[in-house]
Amino acid sequence: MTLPSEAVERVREDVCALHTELLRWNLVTWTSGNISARVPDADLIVIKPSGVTYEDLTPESMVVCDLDGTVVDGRHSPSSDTGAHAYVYRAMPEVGGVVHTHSPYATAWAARNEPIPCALTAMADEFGSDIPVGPFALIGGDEIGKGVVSTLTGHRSPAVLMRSHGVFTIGDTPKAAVKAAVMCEDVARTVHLACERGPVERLPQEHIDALYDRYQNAYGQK
Ligand SMILES: O=C(CO)[C@@H](O)[C@H](O)COP(=O)(O)O
Repeated sequence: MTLPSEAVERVREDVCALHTELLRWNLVTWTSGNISARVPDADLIVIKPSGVTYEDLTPESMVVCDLDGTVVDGRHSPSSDTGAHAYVYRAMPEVGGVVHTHSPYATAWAARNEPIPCALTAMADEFGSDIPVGPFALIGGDEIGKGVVSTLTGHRSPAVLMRSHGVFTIGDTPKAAVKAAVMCEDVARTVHLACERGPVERLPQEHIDALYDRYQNAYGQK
């Protein structure tokens, strides 16, 4: 297969750099977690190598796979979650990036099999709903991907708490998926702290809808 080498190099650099954001926001420990991105206009993805410490990641160490998760270029074995990421890209053509973390507060909700209730304006802005829990699935193969897709299809939330495992987020770009992972941990922590002080009420649906609409369509620089 002839690779679109300039596009692949750009995505390798982008995916490598984004992994530093997982460290910066304390979303990962040791070698846990991974990011992938779709190569524009090609049936290819770029993903983290498996079990390589974050400090040792380089653009060259990123692994290029096809949409079945088969390695087409790279010196390393790809992430153990490659089958899951590849399944998401096959099933959701609008997705350009996928992120997986074990960020502690969000993963605590996943361990309890509890969705995070949409009880904050920041949560309504970004997620437009509760953050759902997806089914338990063993690591390897595409079972995790199936759970991510079945939970997030038709859902506003770009984040799913995979039961007893951790967070998977999607975005139209890998940066958007990283942002969703950062925001997921932030709201998981705040709602957890609130729950420690007593019952927490979900926002009324009409307020969630209004907040989501404003943030998605009017917030920031247009
Ligand atoms: O939880 C898992 C496996 O789903 C991962 O987060 C691993 O902890 C990191 O795996 P590699 O991406 O390094 O293979």
